[in-house]
Amino acid sequence: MAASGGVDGIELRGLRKEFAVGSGRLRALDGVDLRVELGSFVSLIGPSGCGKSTIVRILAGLERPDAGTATIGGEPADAVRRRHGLGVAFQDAGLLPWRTVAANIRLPLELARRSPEPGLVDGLIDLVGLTGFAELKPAQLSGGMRQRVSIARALALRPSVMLLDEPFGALDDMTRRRMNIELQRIVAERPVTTLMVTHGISEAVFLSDAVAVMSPRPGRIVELVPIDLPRPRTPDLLQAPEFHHYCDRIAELLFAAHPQEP
Ligand SMILES: Nc1ncnc2c1ncn2[C@@H]1O[C@H](COP(=O)(O)OP(=O)(O)OP(=O)(O)O)[C@@H](O)[C@H]1O
Repeated sequence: MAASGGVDGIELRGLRKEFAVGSGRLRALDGVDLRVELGSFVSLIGPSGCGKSTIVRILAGLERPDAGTATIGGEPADAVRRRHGLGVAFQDAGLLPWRTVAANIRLPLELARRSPEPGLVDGLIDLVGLTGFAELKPAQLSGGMRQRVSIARALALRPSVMLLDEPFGALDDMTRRRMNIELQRIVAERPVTTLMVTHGISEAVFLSDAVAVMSPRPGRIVELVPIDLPRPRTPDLLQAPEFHHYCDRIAELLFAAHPQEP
């Protein structure tokens, strides 16, 4: 347990968030409770607009909740962000087009005014499978390669927590599957507590130790489904009955929560 009494991983307690819309208020989140154990990989899945990105933005310190707490290792998420303890990657890889792969990965270190230990950037480039591409610019890369750079950049400051918001949402199916296997390998080699937003049920089951299923807006977690499948998970798992059992269970929860949008 962390010194201040929270859990070691991510803990969300009673999160509520409202946005001003016109003259009214839109309640995006209400009573979100979630625990992501230290070192585990949890996916957040739910109907469109249920507040998944809002949760990520609160954890990343980009939004403040109206009620409740978001802590990492017992510390307010905002404080963890300020000391660069968080790595974040979004659907849009958000790379600077004029910088090379290596220079994009180095960026968080520069912003944090830290000089990279020798070999750190090259090590990250190898880790995400981009050996030999260090001097290319983002326009010269495929979508999957750009997401690899984005993940390497998220890991540059050796964060305790990585937040991924639909990292593979813009990729074609084949590339996405390949990236799922790659992401599993990356977090096995470089363990980091990870919360990933996704719309993909099979992606969530394949990668996660647990899948948090959300209700429609105002979002809350309706169930945390532990995924008890051995690792490393390989593509044959996609055919296995136990894999489909988990996918069906999650689809059922999503459908029960939001029958109009299966
Ligand atoms: N800055 C904002 N101002 C007003 N409303 C907002 C703002 N940010 C989010 N919302 C609203 O809050 C709700 C939750 O948005 P959010 O982006 O978190 O949902 P989501 O589950 O990530 O959606 P999707 O799956 O479609 O990406 C939506 O109705 C959205 O329109």
